[in-house]
Amino acid sequence: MAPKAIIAPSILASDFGNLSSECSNVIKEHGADWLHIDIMDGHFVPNITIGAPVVTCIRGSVERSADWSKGVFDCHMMVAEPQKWLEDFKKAGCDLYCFHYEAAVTSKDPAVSPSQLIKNIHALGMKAGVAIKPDTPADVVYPLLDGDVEKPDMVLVMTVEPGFGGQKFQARCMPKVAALRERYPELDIEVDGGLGLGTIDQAAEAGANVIVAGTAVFGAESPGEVVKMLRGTVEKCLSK
Ligand SMILES: O=C(CO)[C@@H](O)[C@H](O)COP(=O)(O)O
Ligand SMILES: [Fe+2]
Repeated sequence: MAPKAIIAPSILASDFGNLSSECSNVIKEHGADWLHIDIMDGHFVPNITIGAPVVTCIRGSVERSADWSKGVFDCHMMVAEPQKWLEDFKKAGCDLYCFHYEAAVTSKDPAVSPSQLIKNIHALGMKAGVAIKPDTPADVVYPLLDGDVEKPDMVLVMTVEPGFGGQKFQARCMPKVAALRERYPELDIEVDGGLGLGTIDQAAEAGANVIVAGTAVFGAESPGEVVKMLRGTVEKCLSK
């Protein structure tokens, strides 16, 4: 199936004092598709955010549509031991569990490989994403996407060093997006970090279709206008 434009605001830039309503409004009122939920453990990245109990709370006010087009909880797991949190996040309402390739290959648990993690994620009924940091080459995910192994449903190409919102978009990551799009025309390719009206052209032209935007959406005077413009740019590039 041809990829669709998916706008996934990062809730890291929302008002955590009103988290449930922020999450529900960004979808229902401002027209976003998914929620990008950044999970940081203070080990894989030098910052901590939220855990499964908070995800459970927001799940109470945001439903996922049956066709997975709206309200998908896209959990970006910036954690050193991705295998450790699978059941907790499934129970909390995670739909797409996106682990970092770098964490999986250096995990303390020798039984955990990226392909085993993908199998375990699928066995729990979640979709699987694999994220790569700016310095990790795109070709590390090729063996996961080729051949007979269980494949990831999405690849996340980080456009900042993971750990903090509000950083500057790194255009040097765009050739990785372009290489992935050329090789995998139907793959969901997500970009994350510094995306907004000034950088969306580069990401969309390279072939990204899942756009994470935290500051650009939650910090906007008219979040709905920003969501609409991001979507318009991605749709224009996808239809070329
Ligand atoms: O994963 C991360 C940061 O580690 C991101 O999801 C950011 O939180 C996106 O925020 P903006 O750069 O869009 O403000
Ligand atoms: Fe993220």
